[in-house]
Amino acid sequence: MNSKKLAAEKAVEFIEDGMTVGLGTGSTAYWAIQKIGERIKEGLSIQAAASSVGSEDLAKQLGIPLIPLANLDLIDITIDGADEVDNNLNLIKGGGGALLREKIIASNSKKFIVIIDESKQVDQLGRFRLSVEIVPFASNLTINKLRELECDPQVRSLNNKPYITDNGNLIIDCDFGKIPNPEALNGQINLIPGVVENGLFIQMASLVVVGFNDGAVKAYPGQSART
Ligand SMILES: O=C(CO)[C@H](O)[C@H](O)COP(=O)(O)O
Repeated sequence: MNSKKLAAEKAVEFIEDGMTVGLGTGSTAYWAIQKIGERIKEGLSIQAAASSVGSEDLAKQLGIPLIPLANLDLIDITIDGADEVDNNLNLIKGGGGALLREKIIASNSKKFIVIIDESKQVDQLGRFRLSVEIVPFASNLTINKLRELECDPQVRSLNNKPYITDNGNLIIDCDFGKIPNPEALNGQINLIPGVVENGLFIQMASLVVVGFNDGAVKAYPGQSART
């Protein structure tokens, strides 16, 4: 049973004609984009905003109409994956390196639906390294500041070169261990000059849809639920 696909397809049921839809990034969001493509072929009329070049390319292949990002106003629904979801529905995202665009799109969405398989559920965030996007200028200085937070910062690499985000920045993966106060840590990290954004998504989820290996799907409403 593909639990990522189950969660993704459940979330796509919330999309209605005329909506502006934020497209997430990653292997779970992939299934949501595929399903949206199917629904477009069946007559669904929406416009979409992609959170990465990869998701934009996939949407184009599937015939999903894309709205130019500069024209974006309010988004009706965004559907995206996560690396971890805790009991308060706070998230760690950024495993795919798209956290900045994902956070901009999610925070401007009336409804932000998070889709995960059961392995992503944790009691407390911190099993997964936290991604921090930083500007390349004097990157060592910014990394030193992150190190002062005692998180063993590592520059993400791809093919033996630093990984560069869609925004031309670096990703630093930070191991904080268990994160007892994600809200405070989010503030501390984002106050460092040179940091663009980090992968903590605090009380942003309207709904978390979890797919289970036995075929079950459960949905948990978040505190930011507006509908
Ligand atoms: O935040 C993300 C990309 O920046 C992804 O949503 C997150 O990494 C989960 O990915 P996947 O669905 O492939 O496990």
